[in-house]
Amino acid sequence: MSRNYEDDEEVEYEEEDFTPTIPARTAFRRFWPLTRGLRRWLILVWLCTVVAALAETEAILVFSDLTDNALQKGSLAAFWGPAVKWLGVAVLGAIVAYAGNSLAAWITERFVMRLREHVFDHVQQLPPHFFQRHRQGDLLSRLTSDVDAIETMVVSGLVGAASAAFSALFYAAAAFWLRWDLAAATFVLAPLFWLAARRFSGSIKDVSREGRVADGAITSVVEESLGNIVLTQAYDRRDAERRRLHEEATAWFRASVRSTRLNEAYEQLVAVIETVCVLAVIGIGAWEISTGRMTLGQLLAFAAFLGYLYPPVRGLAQLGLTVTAATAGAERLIEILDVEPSVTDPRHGTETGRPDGTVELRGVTFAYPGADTTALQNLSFTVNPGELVIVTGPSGAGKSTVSKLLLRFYDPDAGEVFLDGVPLRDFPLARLREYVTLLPQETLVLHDTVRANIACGRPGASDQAIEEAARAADAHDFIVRLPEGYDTRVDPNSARLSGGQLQRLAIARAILRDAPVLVLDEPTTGLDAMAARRVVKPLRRLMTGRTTIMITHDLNLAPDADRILVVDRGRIVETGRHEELLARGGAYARLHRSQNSAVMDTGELRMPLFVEQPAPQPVYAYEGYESYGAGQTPSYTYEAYQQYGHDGHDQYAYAQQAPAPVTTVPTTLPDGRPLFRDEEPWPGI
Ligand SMILES: Nc1ncnc2c1ncn2[C@@H]1O[C@H](COP(=O)(O)OP(=O)(O)OP(=O)(O)O)[C@@H](O)[C@H]1O
Repeated sequence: MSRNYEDDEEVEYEEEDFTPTIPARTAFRRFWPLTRGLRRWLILVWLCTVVAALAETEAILVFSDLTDNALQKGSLAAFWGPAVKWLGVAVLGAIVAYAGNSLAAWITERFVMRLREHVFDHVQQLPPHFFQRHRQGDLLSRLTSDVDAIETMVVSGLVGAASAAFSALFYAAAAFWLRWDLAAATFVLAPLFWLAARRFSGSIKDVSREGRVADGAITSVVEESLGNIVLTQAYDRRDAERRRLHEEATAWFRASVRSTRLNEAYEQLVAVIETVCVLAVIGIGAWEISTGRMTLGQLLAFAAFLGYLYPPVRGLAQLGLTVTAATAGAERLIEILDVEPSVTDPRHGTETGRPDGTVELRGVTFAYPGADTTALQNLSFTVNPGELVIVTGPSGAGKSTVSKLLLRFYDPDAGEVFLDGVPLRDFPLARLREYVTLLPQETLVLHDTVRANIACGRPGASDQAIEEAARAADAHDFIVRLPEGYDTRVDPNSARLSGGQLQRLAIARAILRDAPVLVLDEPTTGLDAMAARRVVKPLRRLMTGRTTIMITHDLNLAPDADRILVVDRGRIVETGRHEELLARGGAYARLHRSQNSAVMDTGELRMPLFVEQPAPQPVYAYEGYESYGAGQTPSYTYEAYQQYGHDGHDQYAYAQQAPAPVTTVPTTLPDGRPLFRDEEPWPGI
């Protein structure tokens, strides 16, 4: 997750969240390359800044001239010349400042766009476990507000620093030219600004970091809570969710108030320092005027210079603080940018043309990054073109991991995965994912029209091809019944489509993609029996003529499979055809039997589905006694079933009922195995 920074740039790692603490210089250098192509415009902005500063300097000098020649002497004739000059300079300054600021905004927004796309592009290549380990809300906040922070550091910071530095330089030069002694007195006090900024910078960076983390946490809580709204409402978790938000919001509140307090304290301190400087100048000026070495016009012009000089000097110091605060955002982005994608495109990818679809795993061992145990252990199997192989086994056995390796979300730690004899890592990634299509467990829907959702299988597909794919997936009929047919918009939380319909959309997408190899991850999980049955036919159509690896607990399609691989703890423990494996009476047979007797395969919830059918409820019943006397117990029960006779009167049929059965909790399954036990998840292996 981290990266080596140069020795002179000390990088500390915070214990809590491992976000590296990075000096502003390093962060700046890291993002500076993204200004490529914008730099010449930056130079133009600087030039504008220089001209604008020069114009302002000239204006102040004209002001001094006006004071001494027009105001003090009361001469209107001496007014016109300098006035026209001042106006000219002001108009020039305004035009240049407008051009410079507009250009600066253009550069800034370009940079932000570029940076956001760069980070987004990087994030999209990251492996699945990255997203499991990072909260989505936090990632969102990094991609939005933290990106803006970098802009403050790299572009605005740079333009602002240059502009402030040039302005300060010109005003300082003009001040020295006017009265070097007064200027020197002023500059003696200038380091006070720098000291003040330095005093505050550490605290401001800390508080900015806290603010950014809290910002990410708030977005996460809101995002998670809205994503889980059904759970929140069904279990009345509103208070708990509110508390969660309150906790994060309190952290944000504290950071934000502290940040304002620090900035405000800094501002006020600087205002006091400025007053000290102005008083020093006025004091020296009064003494100089009293000795006749200075005119009032000169003093006023000098004071005006100070008015102009302080903002850029203060701006420079303030900029230091802004950049420091922005570094906190940079750290959070750099943390993401330093995460390497788990797989990369080969330098010289192999171009094989459309493969036949022979898939081979040879001695594959794999552990998820950071995991203690291996998910797959020396796994080997081959699937020939057009074959259907089912991979089954208990939960956590490593089945989905196989699919992740087949799509090359990860590379194996040992061994190799081949497609038509070529290692997957030799295929360009885009090509590989064109050849191997995944139908994942959760149906993935784009926030777009039904047509676009199918077409994303093959961008540019004709409407006719899309419709054919939808027909083959048995989706056409329900699509045309939607309000706007193929142009109906759907989204991931769409209530418009049922689980089975969404799955058929996904099948249509896969049919359109027309890849030689298919990986189906639990294609019927989450669907009820009817919906599952409805996707079987389209699934069969999809699988025809393609190498299919189906990962599933549902063994209804097992008799169709050319081979079944039973996986447990990352190893293949049984392999063969359905009948062979059933006849062998091993792990698969047990799995199959447990499924057919509707027993969960985890062993933890081995509850039989057979339950005693309750007797039909009588409308009313009364107990009858052979003889009616005190202390006697009923010997049988009459139940009266209400029937309606032809004449409209109730008729009652009486039946003698056997004594109520004694209810006992079963301790064994129908096949004699114990119902409750302490054991490994699945007994078959
Ligand atoms: N991102 C991850 N990081 C670390 N370990 C993981 C990760 N994903 C899965 N595992 C572990 O790898 C093992 C295999 O997981 P996998 O998802 O392949 O199982 P599975 O057989 O598909 O299970 P299920 O049938 O429940 O989907 C499990 O022990 C799981 O805990």
